[in-house]
Amino acid sequence: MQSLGGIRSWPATYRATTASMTTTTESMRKVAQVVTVAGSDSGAGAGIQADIKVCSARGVYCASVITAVTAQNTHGVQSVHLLPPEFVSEQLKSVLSDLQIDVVKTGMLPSPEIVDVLLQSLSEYPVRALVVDPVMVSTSGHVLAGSSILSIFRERLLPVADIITPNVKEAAALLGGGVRIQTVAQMRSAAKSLHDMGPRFVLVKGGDLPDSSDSVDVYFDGKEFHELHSPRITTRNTHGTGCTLASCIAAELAKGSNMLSAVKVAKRFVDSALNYSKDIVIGSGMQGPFDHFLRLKKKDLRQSTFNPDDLFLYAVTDSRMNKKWNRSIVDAVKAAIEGGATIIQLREKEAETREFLEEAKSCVEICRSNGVCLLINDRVDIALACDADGVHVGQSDMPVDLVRSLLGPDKIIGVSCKTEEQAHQAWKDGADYIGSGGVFPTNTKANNRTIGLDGLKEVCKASKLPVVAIGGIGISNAESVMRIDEPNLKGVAVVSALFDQQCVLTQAKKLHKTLRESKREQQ
Ligand SMILES: Cc1ncc(COP(=O)(O)OP(=O)(O)O)c(N)n1
Ligand SMILES: Cc1nc(C(=O)O)sc1CCOP(=O)(O)O
Ligand SMILES: [Mg+2]
Repeated sequence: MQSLGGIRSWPATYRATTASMTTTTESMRKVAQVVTVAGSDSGAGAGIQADIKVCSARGVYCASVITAVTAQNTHGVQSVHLLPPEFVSEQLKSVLSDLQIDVVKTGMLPSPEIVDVLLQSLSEYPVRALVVDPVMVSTSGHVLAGSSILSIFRERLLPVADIITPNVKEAAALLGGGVRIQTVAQMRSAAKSLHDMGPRFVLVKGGDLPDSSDSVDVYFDGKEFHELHSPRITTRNTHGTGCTLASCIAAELAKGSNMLSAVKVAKRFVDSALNYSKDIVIGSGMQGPFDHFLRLKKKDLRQSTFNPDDLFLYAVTDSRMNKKWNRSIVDAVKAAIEGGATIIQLREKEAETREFLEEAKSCVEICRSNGVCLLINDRVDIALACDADGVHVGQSDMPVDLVRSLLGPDKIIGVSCKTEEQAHQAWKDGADYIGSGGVFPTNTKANNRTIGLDGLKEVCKASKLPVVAIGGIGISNAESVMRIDEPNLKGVAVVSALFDQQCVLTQAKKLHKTLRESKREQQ
């Protein structure tokens, strides 16, 4: 198998197959395809069932090779039946000899013999990437793959994996020798040692770490570490998070993402699904499943795509600043995302429509591949034409109810509010969030009325919607904004603090750190 940048190039077998298909026409489309090699979960929260849901939610076709059938529900695993290795081999052959599989994702591999047939199949039918989720124990504590599996994992599976995604317990088991992983520093060291066993990338998941307010995962590419933070979500509905993360990585790789983007998108996907599903009730046990399609909460379908936590670090672009610092909008957006921006708004007051549309399309692509929403300021036409995630409007722009009727139920709409009345109206009109300011004086927007921290507090208290603060906010005063301690104040929106700066990446990182620290202090 040959390496090409992020993941491998198309195997010769795929090219040969498509070339020989008698029905191939110019208009036929290649569909990104994953096969999951895992166990069936009768409760459908994890395993094969979760994998198929994730891939479908991410627009990727998912075939399935079943290694074991579990009798399982929200209380735990009642029974496990292993499939004979020969039959797993038959399934692998059926799928890999026919479908044009891009990525193989593994979950429960319950016996060394099953790992052996998988490795045999991979050598006969090479694929672009192998994602290994080294499942060993279920959420409820049931052993799904015992210690007999460890030597074949270490010696034969890990060396051919593109990425492995162990949690801290699985990482410790793979490393052996009584290794304990209880801190982020120990996760880093474990990621490095696991990388030495052969996989090209390692993601050690820290969801089970004791005493941390954030959920921190450590990603290692052999040279650099990345710490991926997300807020810890309190819910019983966490069954299947590991399968979901690994399958989402596989789906993004199948679509052509590089590994780091795939991992970031997958982490955000899991966070959004957990957050959205935190109060749904399925089953009577303590390991509830979550909703991969963000659709089961019927009460308000419209809010399904919007995660209010995305307002945490809201980057608003400015054409004058980009010109001044001689950078394109696209470069500005890339740097902001890399530095930790959790949502982007293109506020290009002076741009020509045609040029703006082209830039907006490029930004949509970048944001989508990073799992970050992109909104357009004022211009509903541009948002529609580039299929942005939504629009931000002010009190003198197009009214929110009209924007909603034009954009439809799934897009995100933000509206600027300086008063309690405006906040009530925003809710009635169908907005998703409120931008409230100017919290401090600003040079970015002419003649802007400053409402101060007290004004912001009033709007937050009056609003049923999540709020993002805006106006004159930067590293030096962001903490004072978050300290007003209103539960629906989700973050800060900034223009000059990121974009009227020499290095957008550095400023975004610093501001993200400041916001994280102030959030931690409040918890
Ligand atoms: C997040 C956010 N909040 C407020 C605004 C201001 O919008 P508006 O009042 O329409 O002013 P302009 O940005 O159009 O000058 C915003 N853009 N973003
Ligand atoms: C676009 C905008 N809207 C505001 C409002 O009060 O609604 S203040 C503002 C400008 C924010 O820029 P900076 O972060 O550079 O101060
Ligand atoms: Mg406006």
